[in-house]
Amino acid sequence: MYIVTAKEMYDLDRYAMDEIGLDGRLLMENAGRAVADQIESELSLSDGILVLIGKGNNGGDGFVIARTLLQRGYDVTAVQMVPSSKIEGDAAYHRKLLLSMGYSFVQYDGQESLEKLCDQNSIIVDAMLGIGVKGEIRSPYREAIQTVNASPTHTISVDLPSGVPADEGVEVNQAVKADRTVVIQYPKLSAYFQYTATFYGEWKTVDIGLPAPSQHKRSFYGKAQVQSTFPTRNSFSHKGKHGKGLVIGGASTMPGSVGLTSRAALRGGAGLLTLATVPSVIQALASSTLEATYISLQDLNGYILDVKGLDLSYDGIAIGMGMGRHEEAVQVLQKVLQKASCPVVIDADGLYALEKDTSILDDRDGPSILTPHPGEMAHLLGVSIPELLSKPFAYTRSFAEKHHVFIVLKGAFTIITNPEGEQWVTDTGNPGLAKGGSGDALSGILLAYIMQDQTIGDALCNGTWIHGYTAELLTAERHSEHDLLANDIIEGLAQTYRTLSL
Ligand SMILES: NC(=O)C1=CN([C@@H]2O[C@H](COP(=O)(O)OP(=O)(O)OC[C@H]3O[C@@H](n4cnc5c(N)ncnc54)[C@H](O)[C@@H]3O)[C@@H](O)[C@H]2O)[C@@H](O)CC1
Ligand SMILES: [K+]
Repeated sequence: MYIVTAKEMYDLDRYAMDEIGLDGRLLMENAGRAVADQIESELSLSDGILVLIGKGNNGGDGFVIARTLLQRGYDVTAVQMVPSSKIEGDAAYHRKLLLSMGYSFVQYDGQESLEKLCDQNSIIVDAMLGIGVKGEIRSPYREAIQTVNASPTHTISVDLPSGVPADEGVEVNQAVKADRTVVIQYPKLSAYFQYTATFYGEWKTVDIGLPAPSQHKRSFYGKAQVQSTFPTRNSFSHKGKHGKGLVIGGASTMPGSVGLTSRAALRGGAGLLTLATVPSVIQALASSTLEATYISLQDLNGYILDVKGLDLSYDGIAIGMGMGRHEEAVQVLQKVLQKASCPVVIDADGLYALEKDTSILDDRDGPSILTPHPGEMAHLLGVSIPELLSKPFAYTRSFAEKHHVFIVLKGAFTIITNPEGEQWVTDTGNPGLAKGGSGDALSGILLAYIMQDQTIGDALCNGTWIHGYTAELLTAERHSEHDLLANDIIEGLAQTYRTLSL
């Protein structure tokens, strides 16, 4: 499922009309009918429906919704928010159609009467503002949004909750807090965006017959994509086929994180796994992580001093977990990135070391994969966390394109970006993952997947999706978000694979 900006949606609309010859009035009919079908699934004939109709094409959809539900026998009150003279184009056509069929609407005449209408009806359909919203919300929408939000009546928004912009980087000053949103054709960026997603309530898309964008820029990555791209292991598989992975990290005070990464890589399906770390970490882990092999690195005060002589001919490497923020960590990372030609996952203290000099990414032979949380990404970019979170898609894309890297920006919506700037969003997971160690487990899963038979982009999407889905499965059954630990996720992978028949 594609995710679009307002401009991309308008471009598609124009293409459909100018190149394909789809009439705009037909698209509006399709949109209104599809939304009406969705709304109808929640209705009984005795329900009163209030449709709030704005000036633009979102309002045009509203006219179609009102007419369709009236024709089907529902008790509909349509309120036109602006004077008739202001309604133009396709919306004016559908306004006329409503009247020609013998139905009528009422003209908005202030907050007080709207309040009454909201209370008298069982459902409010918000078709006031769509993707054309710009700047501070003006009258009469400002007051109408306040009234809708103050009313307990169930609210369904059309395309977007009125006042919510389609794009990132735009502040929401006032918007409808919808219970549900019926999104037209493709979800807009703001549906996947921390500050605006909550306005949508539960949402669903409806197809109105628009073509797919000609170029893939962004899309949602869900269960169907995981099931169609996840590699199978056939009966002739041998351990070498599934990848020889190397984990580099750990310090005497932080043995756990590389342990989690290694075990997650093994449970994730890595064929062979080697952990290169300081001697004390090997002592701490050797008896619990039996399937791994170990390489002892030179240490200084419990930290990795050097990777001199370390063979880097693996199928994939993960570096940085629990490595520490000592001075030598920077050289350790640099040497690995320069010498290794395989894909390298850089996480945690590896990202901290990278901040000192991001140019080391630029002339690598193999792919680099960065797995930051917003704090780490903000540091790499040299911006504040709120600034990053106001435009997470744009910021990560510019960094990925500039340094030619893959980025997995972790969050409630994880954004995966490839070096060409294409993006995918996964939405699995829950607050149970907001704990130390869950990032280490994710790095291990990603390391395992990038060594399997799938593209790196799919491997990263599959890994983040499965990591989050496992948390959801576990908290639905034997765990809660309070007690869930990274190790539970690793052990829970078995259940995910079996549930999904992977
Ligand atoms: N492919 C498409 O693009 C389609 C779009 N459709 C609908 O059309 C909508 C987009 O239509 P429009 O471009 O007319 O945009 P809107 O319906 O969002 O309306 C924009 C108008 O609202 C007013 N407005 C904007 N910002 C405001 C503010 N801050 N305060 C007060 N008034 C403000 C302005 O008068 C502006 O002209 C979509 O969201 C969707 O619902 C559908 O009808 C079918 C196809
Ligand atoms: K709307």
